Order: sequence, then structure tokens, then C-alpha cells
Amino acid sequence: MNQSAPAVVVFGSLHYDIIVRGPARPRKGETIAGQSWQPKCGGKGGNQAVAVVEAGARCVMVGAVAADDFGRTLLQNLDDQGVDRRFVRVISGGSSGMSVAIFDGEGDYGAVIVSGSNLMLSERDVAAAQDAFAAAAVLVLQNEVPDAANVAAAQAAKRAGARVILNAAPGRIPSPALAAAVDIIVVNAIEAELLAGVPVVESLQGALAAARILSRSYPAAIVTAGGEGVACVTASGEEIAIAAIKVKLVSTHGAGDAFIGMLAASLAGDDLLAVALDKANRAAAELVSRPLPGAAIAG
Ligand SMILES: OC[C@H]1O[C@H](O)[C@H](O)[C@@H]1O
Repeated sequence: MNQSAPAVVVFGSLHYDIIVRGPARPRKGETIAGQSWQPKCGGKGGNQAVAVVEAGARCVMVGAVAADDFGRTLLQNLDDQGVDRRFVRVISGGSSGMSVAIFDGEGDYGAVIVSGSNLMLSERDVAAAQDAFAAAAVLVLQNEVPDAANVAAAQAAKRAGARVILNAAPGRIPSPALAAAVDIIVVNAIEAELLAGVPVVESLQGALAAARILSRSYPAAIVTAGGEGVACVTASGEEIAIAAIKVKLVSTHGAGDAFIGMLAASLAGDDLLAVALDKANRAAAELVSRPLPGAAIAG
């Protein structure tokens, strides 16, 4: 890979994921027997960084892990996947971020994250990664780190002339300073409801309606609608709706991250937004049709 090519910088979360598969997600007060569990390196930031590299672009990750076993595994994984992790800070004390996802029998899941060292990311990490921001074509942010850290990263990227993508996941309304620095906001239907302030139906039309509302506040708004597709509306009035590619669903875990990684890589390569969206839609379809990396441990 051309090391002098403009890079995608992913600023954000790294989690050690535990994936549990059961016949269904437990209801309140219910205990059910699962079929398997599986450890995996993740965090929306980590997944997006790997997806950028898989899409063929150069990626620099800026994040934080603790000096613990999870942290060491997360760093090793970034190395193995070809992500430049010189600017991932190792914090002595505390714990690395982690997440537990519980799958139902259909390939869908619900998850809880415990952020740990991700919450230590700050302006200081942005300053330390100045060289990465200066060479960035695209910056990718998520909501698994403090908003103030995202503001510092977004402003540094803007100064360097980079485009800023905010994946507002988990749902959190961006501060005015962050919103002002975002070029493209990407949300799913649940997050769109929070940001748009209206109910959002998970359909292509529902996504389009939500994207229209969000485009009043952002230069471009992308709303993903799970297995239905994706809609994008720009502040200048361009509207793009792409139906999802129908595939056999294996696992939705990280589908949004695969979408964003490809979107960022494509835009960094100077593709038009419509082209980048089409590629991202295909990357998400490919991701949901394959098993998660690593081995599952049967119960
Ligand atoms: O989008 C999936 C990711 O969300 C959570 O951050 C998990 O860590 C997981 O890897």
C-alpha cells in the first residue's frame, strides 16, 4: 500500500467483544441456555478501521486501551489487520473497553458496551496524533468516546481539509460544536429517531424521510434501514435511495461498521458520494452473509 496516500483516520472505540448465541434474546427475568460463545476484537472504531483496510485504503487508528490482556489482544489484532496503530494510547490502570452481544436465532442481536479506557480519549490524543490528522483525507468518528474528544478530532481534521464522517452510534445527540464540524452523519433507524426527533420506520421510505430531516442540520445525512437499504439526502437536495442486496443472513454484527469503513475508503479515493454509497451497501451485504471471524466455543 502507498504509505504517502491520504489516509482515513478512525478516531474512536476499541472493544473486546464477547458474542453469545442463543435460540432467542432473554426476556426480563428469564435465563435461557445458549449454544455457543465467541471472543472477537471489535468496538465500532476498531471494526471500521479494519473495514477501511479491507476496502484497500490506508487507515490510522487513534484510540485508547488499557495495559491489560484485552488491550494487548486489541493492539495485536490491529497489527494483524494492517491498521496503523501508532496513535493508540496504552493507559496504565483501568480496563480496556468491552462489549457483550446476545444473538437470537435469526442473526440479529442486542449489545451492551462497557467503555473503560475509551472514555479516557481526549484532546491530548488528538494533539499526539497531529501527523495523522494532517495527512487525513477522511476522519471517521463514533459515539463510543467522549463528545469533547470527538470535537477536538473533528476540528483538527477540518483544519487539514479532511471530510468528517460521524457515525452517531450509540445514539447520542452531538454537541453543537461537533455538529458544526460534521460533513456526513450516518445513523441507523433507532439513532435517527433520537437525532431527528420523530419516529422512524425501518424501511427505505422511512430512512429517506429521516435523512431529509437530518439534512437540515448536516451537509449530508445517511440513514441505514437494516435489511431494507440505505437513504442519503444532502443539504443541496440530492436524494439517493439504494435497496439492500438480498443475501442469506448469517450475522448482522458489525454490518454498520463495514458500511462505514467502505464509505470512508471510497470517499478517500475520491469516489462520488453515490458511488461510495453503492460500494458501502455491497460491503454491508457481504459482511452479513459471512460468519464472524474466529472460532465459536460450543456450550
Ligand atoms: O458495531 C458493532 C460493535 O459495536 C460495539 O461497539 C461492539 O464492540 C461491536 O464490535
